[in-house]
Amino acid sequence: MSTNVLEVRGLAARIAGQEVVHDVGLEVPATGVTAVLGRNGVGKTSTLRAILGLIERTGEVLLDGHRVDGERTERIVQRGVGYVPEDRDVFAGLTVAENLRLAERTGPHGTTPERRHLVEDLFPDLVPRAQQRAGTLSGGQQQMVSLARTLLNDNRLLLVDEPTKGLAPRIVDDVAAALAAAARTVPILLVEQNLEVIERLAERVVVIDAGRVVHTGPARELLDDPDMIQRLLGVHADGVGTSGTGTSGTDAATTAVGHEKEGAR
Ligand SMILES: Nc1ncnc2c1ncn2[C@@H]1O[C@H](COP(=O)(O)OP(=O)(O)OP(=O)(O)O)[C@@H](O)[C@H]1O
Repeated sequence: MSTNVLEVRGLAARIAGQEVVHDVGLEVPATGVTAVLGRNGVGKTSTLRAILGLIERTGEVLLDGHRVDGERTERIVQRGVGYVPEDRDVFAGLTVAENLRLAERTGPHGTTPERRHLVEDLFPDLVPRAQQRAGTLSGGQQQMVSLARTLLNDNRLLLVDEPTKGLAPRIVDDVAAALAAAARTVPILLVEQNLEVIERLAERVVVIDAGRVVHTGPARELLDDPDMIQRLLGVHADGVGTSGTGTSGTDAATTAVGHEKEGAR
């Protein structure tokens, strides 16, 4: 039996007939955070969507050693894959409680009272806001709702796309803390541009460039090597890989891959 919860081999994906992911192979072990990095537009989001079967794809996708690349999205989700999309996708007109209730599932990976308690423990800020419309929440709080929805179910794996994008540094910290807590309960494949968040959360990194995996390895190895960061991601890495503890706060310079791309090229 495979020890990886997810294995992807030779994944290619198309949007509107055009191939945007050419050859992605990656593995997600059964614990911890595996981060996907890369410059803007290299195919990170498309890789997650292809794994879920949301866009046309070829190649192999194995969940718990079982091929799922021939299956429809809803079947893959039923097998225990939670997705937190980049745009968060909360129902703005519904309350927080309604958003959460809509996410509850039955079946083998479904919601249990324990999962509801876990979500309350992980997201205490949402409890007093249960009757507030989700559209009136801050970006960070909406991110929490989106993450909470996936944690209500007993998922095998979470796919989380740029959860800190566009958030203020203090809120980035909150979201990172929630993700760290979530990662203690379920493995996460995380697309993230903020190298400090990577440093805090990820054990492993997969770097994608032009639709292909160009590097896989321990997060520490990448973060400790400014030349490698510059070469693979096109950013200067001052302030990353120097704290040693992996718990750097909001003071240190944030190094966001996409943001410095243009200037660094
Ligand atoms: N709906 C779409 N229609 C046409 N092309 C698309 C669409 N969505 C993405 N693409 C193209 O697919 C390629 C990969 O995009 P994708 O969003 O997967 O990259 P990404 O690495 O996640 O980028 P970012 O970091 O900017 O979110 C890009 O060239 C993009 O322009």
